[in-house]
Amino acid sequence: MSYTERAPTITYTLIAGFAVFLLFKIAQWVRGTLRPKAFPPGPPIIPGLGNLLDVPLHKPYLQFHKWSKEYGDAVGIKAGTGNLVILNTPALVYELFDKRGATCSDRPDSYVISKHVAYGPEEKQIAILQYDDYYKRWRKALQYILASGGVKRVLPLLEAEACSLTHKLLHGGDKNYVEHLQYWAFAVPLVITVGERLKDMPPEYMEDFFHAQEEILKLAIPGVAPPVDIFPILKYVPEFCCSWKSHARLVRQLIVGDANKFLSGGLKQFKQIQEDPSSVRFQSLLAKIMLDQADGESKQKNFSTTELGFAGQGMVAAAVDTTAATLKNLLVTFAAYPDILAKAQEEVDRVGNGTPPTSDSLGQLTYLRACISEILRWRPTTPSAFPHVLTRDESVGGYVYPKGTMLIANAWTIHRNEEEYDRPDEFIPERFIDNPFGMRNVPDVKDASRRVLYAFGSGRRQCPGELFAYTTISLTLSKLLWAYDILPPPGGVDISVETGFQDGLVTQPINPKVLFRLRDEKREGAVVDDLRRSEAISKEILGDS
Ligand code: HEM
Repeated sequence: MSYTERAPTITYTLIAGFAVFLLFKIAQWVRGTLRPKAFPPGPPIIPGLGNLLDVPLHKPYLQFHKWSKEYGDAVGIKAGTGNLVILNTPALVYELFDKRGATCSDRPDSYVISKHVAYGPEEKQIAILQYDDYYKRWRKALQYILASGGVKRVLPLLEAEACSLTHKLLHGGDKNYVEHLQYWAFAVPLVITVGERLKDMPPEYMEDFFHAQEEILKLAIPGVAPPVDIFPILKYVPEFCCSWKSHARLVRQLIVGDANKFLSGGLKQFKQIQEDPSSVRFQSLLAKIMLDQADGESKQKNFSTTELGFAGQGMVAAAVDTTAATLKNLLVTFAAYPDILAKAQEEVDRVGNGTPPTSDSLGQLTYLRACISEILRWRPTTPSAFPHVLTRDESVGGYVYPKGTMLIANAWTIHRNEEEYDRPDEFIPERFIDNPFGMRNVPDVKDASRRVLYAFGSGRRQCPGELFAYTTISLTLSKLLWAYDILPPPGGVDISVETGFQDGLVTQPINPKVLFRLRDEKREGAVVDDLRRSEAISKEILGDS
């Protein structure tokens, strides 16, 4: 048979082969979207889609809450071929996140981030690292500034930023209050991570950081970001047909820019300390690591400069939006509840005794602390925390959780259990005064399975910045409430979760606007003096760089 006679046969064979391959792939996909055997119960699936049409793109935690009532403690969802289980009780979170932490502490891989944004082998950010030895080294390194000794060490720097925010709101400064608050939220983790004061930086320093945050969030939000992890075939769509690849390139430029800036901040402090160790009394996280590495103190492989820059960027990014959102949530709530605000002000006045409270009196701010716990319970800033991923099959309560399953600790639902909390849908800080857990009954103190709050996640990946966040927020609030009344703007504030709060990775008010009114003229001088005093201390600690 000549070649021309054989050609159609070869073509038909190739087409048939491709069709069989395609059918096989489709069948494999459809099978992957079915519920695995003994998977926790959940809404019925559509073969080929799983529950993709059931998971709302907006405020999914509200739907998760409805499902918890219908399907129980663990709700199994098929996100295409992926498995997702929503954990609705502290006992289940403890069983998986804590007791089985060794196999339940990975993070989901995001194709867009790992292949298009931070794809260099050393471009790693702690919050999305897999749970391995490298991750553990970073987690340990963070203790230097985030464990209680570390937080104590950085208190004067936190106080200086708290005073600076309070001072900026004088004389109608509250018109730009959101901008000032963002500045505060960035300045605090920046100084402890790299040793730079934001006030010494050009305006672009902060603008670039928030630009990067905004753009990376767009890449992470389902519905805005391409669902490449669910439909991997989308990877192959050419760039001229989809905008996300160029968007990811922009995000990369911004993140790399930030990582480089943070690295040079750390390096600057490192060199300053090497030249004259007595010139600086506080070593930032990055400078401390560099000094230890230079001394040969670390027995492990040194972190490279790229690793240091990216870790610094990731650490600051993890702190900024969460802290800013929590403070905004509380301020609009104070504006909505003047009686609660008055109680908190009575406490800061008593503690301050004629001047703004200082970091020395943090331990006496019991009611203010209760307000912070209550806002994190009532409007948890990260209502679904961040997902953990299983590295092997696990069985709990007769159900099987296959390897690779994504797990969500459903803080929203756990914080609203009517059997545990009185009137869980109301904002009542007193519940945390009456009982350290904010619940009707104190759980058995020997029962390690119960956390006070789930807003900071749980297990080996639980937020390392919890103590830091409480400290910086209560210190700042104590000064703000001492100086100002917090009033709703004309038109009022909207504290309904459905209409008043934004969608996204962090929950925060759609309109965070509130008015700050100086409580009386005499307080202005004290605010100015407080700033002067705290600035002098902060300058002494950081040295004149
Ligand atoms: C009120 C403020 C904050 C909230 C609500 C919050 C919440 C969270 C949550 C839910 C997680 C994931 C936990 C998990 O996977 O189980 C997390 C991780 C993390 N947070 Fe926070 N956070 C806050 C403030 C901070 C601050 C101030 C810092 C640092 C100064 C920080 C640093 C981190 C880091 C580095 C991670 C990644 C930990 C890991 O993956 O192992 N956070 N945070």
